[in-house]
Amino acid sequence: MSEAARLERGLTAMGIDLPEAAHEKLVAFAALLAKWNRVYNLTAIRDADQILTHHLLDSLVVLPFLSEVNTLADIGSGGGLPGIPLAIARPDLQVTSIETVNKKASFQQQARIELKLENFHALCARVEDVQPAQRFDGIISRAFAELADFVRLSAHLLRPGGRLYAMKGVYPHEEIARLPDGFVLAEAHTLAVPDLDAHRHLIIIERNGTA
Ligand SMILES: C[S@@+](CC[C@H](N)C(=O)[O-])C[C@H]1O[C@@H](n2cnc3c(N)ncnc32)[C@H](O)[C@@H]1O
Repeated sequence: MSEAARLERGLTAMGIDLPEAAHEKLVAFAALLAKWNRVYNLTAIRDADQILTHHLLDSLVVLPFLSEVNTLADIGSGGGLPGIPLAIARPDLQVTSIETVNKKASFQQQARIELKLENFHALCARVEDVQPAQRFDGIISRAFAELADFVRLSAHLLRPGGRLYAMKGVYPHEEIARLPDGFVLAEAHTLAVPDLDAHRHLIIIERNGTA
């Protein structure tokens, strides 16, 4: 089965309907990531099939939970995950990606140019050093840090009433118990990604009014 067909099958299984142009950009992004990975070692996953499931579908599975979010920061985004697939799927979503390693941020910048992603911006910086002109509706991360560190390092980027979205593998009971004062668990969702054996979890955190 072609990559495009596998992508379509996976999106359908997740109940996500995207225009044909988005499918084409997602396949092009997977190819670009595989190509750069051969030289720059951006992510441990190299196989094109695995990029599709472990990176693209795994990034897009959170899409239904971001419908209220118009501006999103992706922290520790590595090869642009989940930020680039989300920006492709939602051209109305402004995505700012923050990644401290230069070669990874450079890859993201190249993807922005080649895929014409006008709603995606890559910053090469440590998240704790970033002082944005405008704070974000949502802050997301996948495989970045334990929840308490994610919140402590990036909460200054969050607008009042905004939410943090942590994409986790195993349900992080102990990390939730260690959330910093002023932040609480708002929602937790168990998610299934086609062709991935284990379930994934989306942990949504918000201020409790004192932070
Ligand atoms: C395990 S990788 C995850 C990459 C990507 N989110 C993914 O799911 O494939 C974590 C990334 O966080 C970046 N990182 C670590 N500390 C950071 C910081 N303080 N600010 C921004 N990025 C950071 C690392 O360079 C690395 O690329």
